Amino acid sequence: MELHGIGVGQGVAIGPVILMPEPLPEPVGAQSALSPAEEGERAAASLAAVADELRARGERAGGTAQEVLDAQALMAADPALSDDVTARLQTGITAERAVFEAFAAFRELLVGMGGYMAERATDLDDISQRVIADLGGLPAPGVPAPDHPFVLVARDLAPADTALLDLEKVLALVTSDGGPTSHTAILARDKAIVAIVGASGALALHDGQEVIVDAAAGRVVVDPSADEKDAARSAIADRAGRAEAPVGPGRLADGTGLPLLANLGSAEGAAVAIERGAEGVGLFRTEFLFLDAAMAPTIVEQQEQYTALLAQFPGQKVVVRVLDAGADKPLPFLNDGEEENPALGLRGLRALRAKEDILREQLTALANADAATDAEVWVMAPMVSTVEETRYFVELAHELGLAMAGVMVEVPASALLADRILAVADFVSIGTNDLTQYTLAADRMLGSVAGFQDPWHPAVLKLVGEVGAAGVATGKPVGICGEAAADPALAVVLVGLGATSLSMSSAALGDVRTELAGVTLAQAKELAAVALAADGAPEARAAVAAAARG
Ligand SMILES: C=C(OP(=O)(O)O)C(=O)O
Ligand SMILES: [Mg+2]
Repeated sequence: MELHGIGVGQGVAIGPVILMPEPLPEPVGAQSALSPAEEGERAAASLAAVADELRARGERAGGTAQEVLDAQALMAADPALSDDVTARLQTGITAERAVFEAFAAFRELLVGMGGYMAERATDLDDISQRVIADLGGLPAPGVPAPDHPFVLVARDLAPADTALLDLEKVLALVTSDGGPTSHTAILARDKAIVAIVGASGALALHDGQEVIVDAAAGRVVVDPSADEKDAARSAIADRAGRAEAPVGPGRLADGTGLPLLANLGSAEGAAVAIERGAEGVGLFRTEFLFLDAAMAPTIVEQQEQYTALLAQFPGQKVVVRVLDAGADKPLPFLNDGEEENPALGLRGLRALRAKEDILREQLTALANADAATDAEVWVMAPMVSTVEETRYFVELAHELGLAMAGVMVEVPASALLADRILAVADFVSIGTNDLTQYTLAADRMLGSVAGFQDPWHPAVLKLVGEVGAAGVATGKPVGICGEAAADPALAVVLVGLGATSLSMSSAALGDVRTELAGVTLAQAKELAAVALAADGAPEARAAVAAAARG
């Protein structure tokens, strides 16, 4: 049997499935058939079991993970909490309900304290879910942590879950929901996890079932034959061999330099990017640093994080994007209103402008980190749709001491007026993920419309061409930092449309470098014309493949 979805990257993996448990529903406030004392014993036993399990997991993990898990174990064993559970049981409710209520009350207390304490609220939610699961004899929620490597199968993952995946254990990730540019997919690409998203039917798989996950083919082979397993193992070995190939700067066959940069979400990814030959950073997604934060990070906290990254790129360009909060990456301190359509709401620069203090603090922290290091810092704003917004951001960044200020082109309006945007901005960078979402009117989070989320669509390419032409006319840089740059054949087309640099997850650098080295600028322009003349995305892909074969 096979399942089909959208592959992230080109990797292959093989291993046993483990399904991510669904989150538990809130326990109902029903009266228990047991006495308060009996329910009290159940609650105490489950609290102790969860504390023991967390400590044991910490011992196995070691390092920072052990510190975090030990602190969680202490929370589970907190006498104030168990006293509160006992008090609530006196009204005759179940242990599940009493645990739920006691943890919720404690959570509110922590959030009220603010700062570090407030950030522990999510840890508390996790423990509460674990205890309630234990009481019902159900598997613990959250990413499973077995002792062996596995293929994680889930409906979708929260960005925080994806960011914390243990790469020693998670061989591959398969989700039934989510499109190719959802943040689950982006983080998977960033961490070089073999992944397939939008694989409908994946939730019918069961624990222990063996699968081959072939991201390049977008295919999950269930219960593979011996031959299929041999072929998968040799594909894994081939790919490992290619990753060892020597690296150099991005260059076309005619010698035209085409800098290849890395997309990063934290300073930790820098070493791998440098090892794979990244010539700098084309997109540093700062919001990934603060996904769990209940409060806005301070200038000092931010400065530390930015300095840690910049210090690793002396003399090289690092394009930092200010917080892109909203839609699929809400940050509680920037997005506090309910929105029907968050992708069309107060997102990116719009949200920052509504809380200008946070934007000013971020730019100040960046300017300080810039002054403290030798990297060449460029700063840009996400989700910009007007020339007026561009002028606002560029003037503010210059005022706060950042010399190179630009905007992302992610909305068709900005692409169509790129000449006027570039008259104001020092540079632009095209975010093809959002540009595709907004051009095709297809939510990048929805598996059901993932087929529309294809940057090969000639309408998207036409908009990229508008921006490329504006770059040539103004002599200003036009980067690409969406996932499209990581597709080797599409990268050639984007260069033909006028991109002057490409930024991608480190895992894709090798494949894109090799592809670019095989074409001249004139050939890239011809292939771009072929793609633009197609009726749709599949036709553009096929026509370019045929033309490239000659
Ligand atoms: C690079 C982009 O930004 P993000 O994926 O973080 O929204 C994009 O939209 O292409
Ligand atoms: Mg975007």
